[in-house]
Amino acid sequence: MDKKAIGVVGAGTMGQGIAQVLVSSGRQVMLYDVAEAQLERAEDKIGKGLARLVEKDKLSEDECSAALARLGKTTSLETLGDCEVIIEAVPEQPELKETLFRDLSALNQDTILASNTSSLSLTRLAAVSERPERVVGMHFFNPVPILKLVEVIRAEQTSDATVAKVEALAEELGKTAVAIADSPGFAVNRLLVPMINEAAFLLQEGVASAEDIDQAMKLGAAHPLGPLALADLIGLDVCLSIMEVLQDGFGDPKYRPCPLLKRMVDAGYLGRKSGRGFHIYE
Ligand SMILES: NC(=O)c1ccc[n+]([C@@H]2O[C@H](COP(=O)([O-])OP(=O)(O)OC[C@H]3O[C@@H](n4cnc5c(N)ncnc54)[C@H](O)[C@@H]3O)[C@@H](O)[C@H]2O)c1
Repeated sequence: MDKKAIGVVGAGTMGQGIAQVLVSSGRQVMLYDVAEAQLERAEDKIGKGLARLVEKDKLSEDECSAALARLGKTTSLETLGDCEVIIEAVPEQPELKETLFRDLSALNQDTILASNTSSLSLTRLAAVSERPERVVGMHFFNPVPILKLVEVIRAEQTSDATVAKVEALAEELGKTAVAIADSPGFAVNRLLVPMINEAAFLLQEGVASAEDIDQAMKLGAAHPLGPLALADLIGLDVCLSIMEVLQDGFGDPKYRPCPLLKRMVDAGYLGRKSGRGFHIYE
């Protein structure tokens, strides 16, 4: 029997990656966005992503065409009514996600609603939904086709059956799921972003140059990328907002955002996407 379709809400960076791994693993996908043009861009990006897999001999031409044929696009929320799971990847704005979860939970009582939020409380999202036990976090990492982890985040209200279902889906996509309780920053960002913040303190205090801080962690701790280069890749604004979530969530001064990080965000030095962060990009 054919597996049921998966809905993806939000066709940006993460929605595109999630939709790509779903269609290439054999799932029908209904990709929803408010912007028609964004859906076209997403289809194009997904096509290019799949074509790269063909170039690398990881997918045949036929498999590539079949995967693309499994991608549906829509600007009508009702079209997602038959999906087994809906994975939400809209911008990180609490009101936006809460409205969506309220609307999505009214579509079909059996659908599991998973959010790809990096930092918001799943328990709060579950609370606005009609079936809170079917709400869960599925936190993918960027770039989704490459990175193998999915943090499966259990809200206070999430049922065991919901967790089991999304863990099985992650495995179906070739990912490894780790179970995480609903806690600020979950696990990866709570470990990673304070390290980046501390690297910014090292730079601010003149302990070492940006190049040497990155070199130190590459050679001394076998990190593939130094913390400041990684911050530039993630976006300094994203790093700052995660520090603020940790600081608000725990009320612990150890999560104080580095003043240098704040100043750089104020100046518009956001990392690779703005051409300048801790390092300069051409
Ligand atoms: N970018 C990352 O590295 C990363 C990593 C992990 C998790 N996340 C999380 O994933 C989510 C999405 O991030 P992103 O970087 O893909 O964002 P993005 O800005 O690239 O894409 C968001 C998409 O949502 C669409 N959208 C806006 N309002 C909508 C609505 N009401 N309904 C449907 N679609 C709507 C936009 O048109 C856009 O296509 C966020 O919660 C973010 O925290 C991002």
